[in-house]
Amino acid sequence: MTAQTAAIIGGGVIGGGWAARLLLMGWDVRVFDPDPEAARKIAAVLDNARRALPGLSDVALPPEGRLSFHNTIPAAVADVAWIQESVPERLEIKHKTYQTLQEHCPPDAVIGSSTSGFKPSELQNGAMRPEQIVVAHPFNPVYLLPLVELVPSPKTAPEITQRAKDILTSIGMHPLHVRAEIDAHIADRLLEAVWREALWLINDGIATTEEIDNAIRYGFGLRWAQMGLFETYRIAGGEAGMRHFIEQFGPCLEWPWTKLMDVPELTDGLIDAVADQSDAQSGQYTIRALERARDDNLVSILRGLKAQDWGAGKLLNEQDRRVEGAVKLPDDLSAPIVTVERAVPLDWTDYNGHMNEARYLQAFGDATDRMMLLVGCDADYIATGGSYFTAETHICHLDEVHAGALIRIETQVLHGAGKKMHLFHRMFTGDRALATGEHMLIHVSLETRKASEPAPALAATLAKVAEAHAALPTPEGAGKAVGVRG
Ligand SMILES: NC(=O)C1=CN([C@@H]2O[C@H](COP(=O)(O)OP(=O)(O)OC[C@H]3O[C@@H](n4cnc5c(N)ncnc54)[C@H](O)[C@@H]3O)[C@@H](O)[C@H]2O)C=CC1
Ligand SMILES: C[N+](C)(C)CC(=O)CC(=O)[O-]
Repeated sequence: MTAQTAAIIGGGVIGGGWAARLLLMGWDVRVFDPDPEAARKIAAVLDNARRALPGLSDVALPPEGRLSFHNTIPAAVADVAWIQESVPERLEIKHKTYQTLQEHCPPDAVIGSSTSGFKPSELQNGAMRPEQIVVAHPFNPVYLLPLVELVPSPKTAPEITQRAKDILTSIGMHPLHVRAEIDAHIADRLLEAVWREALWLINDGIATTEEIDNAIRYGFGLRWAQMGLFETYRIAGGEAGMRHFIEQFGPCLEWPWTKLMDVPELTDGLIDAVADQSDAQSGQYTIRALERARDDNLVSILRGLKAQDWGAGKLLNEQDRRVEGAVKLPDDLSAPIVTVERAVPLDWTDYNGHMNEARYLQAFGDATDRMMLLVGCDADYIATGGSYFTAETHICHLDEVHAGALIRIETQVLHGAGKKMHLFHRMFTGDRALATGEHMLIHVSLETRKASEPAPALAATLAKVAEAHAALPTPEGAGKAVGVRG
């Protein structure tokens, strides 16, 4: 991915999140925000994002882009490819912002608006070039949640919508093309319905903020994260599926179970009840502490979905493949081969605040998998019935490493002939050595589950690497038994 430049107009909760995602995906970012505290606030969001986002990826992200702050809109928007407007949700502020920025920005730049509820045609009213404006509505935290509702109006140029889709996909987001513009798009309509009903439950003294949150997080919230509403209800209909579900629960709509047709009046009493209950529920935490807890949980959920290759996890796997490009054995075999390059994920750290010992084995296991792939033991080969099993492993821990740090594993083939593949992995962060892992693998037949000779092509590739690596010095620690160092 080549470095491109984006302008963020309004660097609050959402603008800060956009800035963090773009920077960590390699974009240069220019910010305009009249708030003198904007730089400090964005630095705090960026700290959280650096801790959480890179580790979502199983491959290294591009180098972080450059962040700069500008005192005027013209200085921020000159020569940029993307402008994300995230000023307060007030139409007159948004209109004024478009007027200034369109006088100074490239006419082919995408102008995305973070608006939660305005239709693109409302934003475009009075604009110099309405065709340049599209709603790009993200979800908080923008650096972790992939959804962005992309809403063009009939006046938005199709090439702007297409470019917006391409750029959003390239920074790991899922652009959901909302084909008809409506107030609050798709997701905020749904959120608003739940929010309204929750306010009624408090207004009527039925439940507290905490009880409502528990009703969500112990139950359907977990289902929604992976299957949404319709797939979940399809299963709830049993073997007869959706038709049976509607037959059984359709009448409830008319009883009715909800009060959605009415909006609760936001009286002082209701506001006090919601705010006081929320303080009682979570007032012992700072907002920054809650943000970190939220990010830790989201990273764990997203990485779990990645392992299942499902929903948002599938999207993350696709993004990894895009960022990584083609995987092949290097032409130059005169040095150990880089088999892993990635950031330490939040869920790899433990009660000691550093990467847990089990994750060293996981990272070395990933390095071994990559080495197998590079010598030709790929999915097609494994489907023919041959593979490698690890027979012995020896890990030396040399130094600690923390969440978000970039780790690199370099692999040397110590022996690669017949049934044996003997690997030596060294793990680094920058120049600092973190661990070594020595692994003996045996080629097996997946049918007999016993040692077997590898296919000739695989054996030849492995032998070529082993021969080249034989010229390298024997790594310090190779063949060492467990003992006290020093
Ligand atoms: N907070 C949320 O959960 C979400 C908000 N949004 C949308 O994002 C937009 C921004 O909302 P937030 O970030 O929550 O608000 P915010 O209040 O956190 O940030 C707004 C920022 O805009 C700055 N600002 C004010 N006037 C400005 C101007 N004329 N030019 C440039 N900057 C200006 C403020 O100093 C502030 O830093 C809104 O349209 C909102 O609907 C979208 C998704 C979620
Ligand atoms: C409350 N909200 C309408 C500003 C929410 C959003 O727009 C999206 C989100 O992050 O929930």
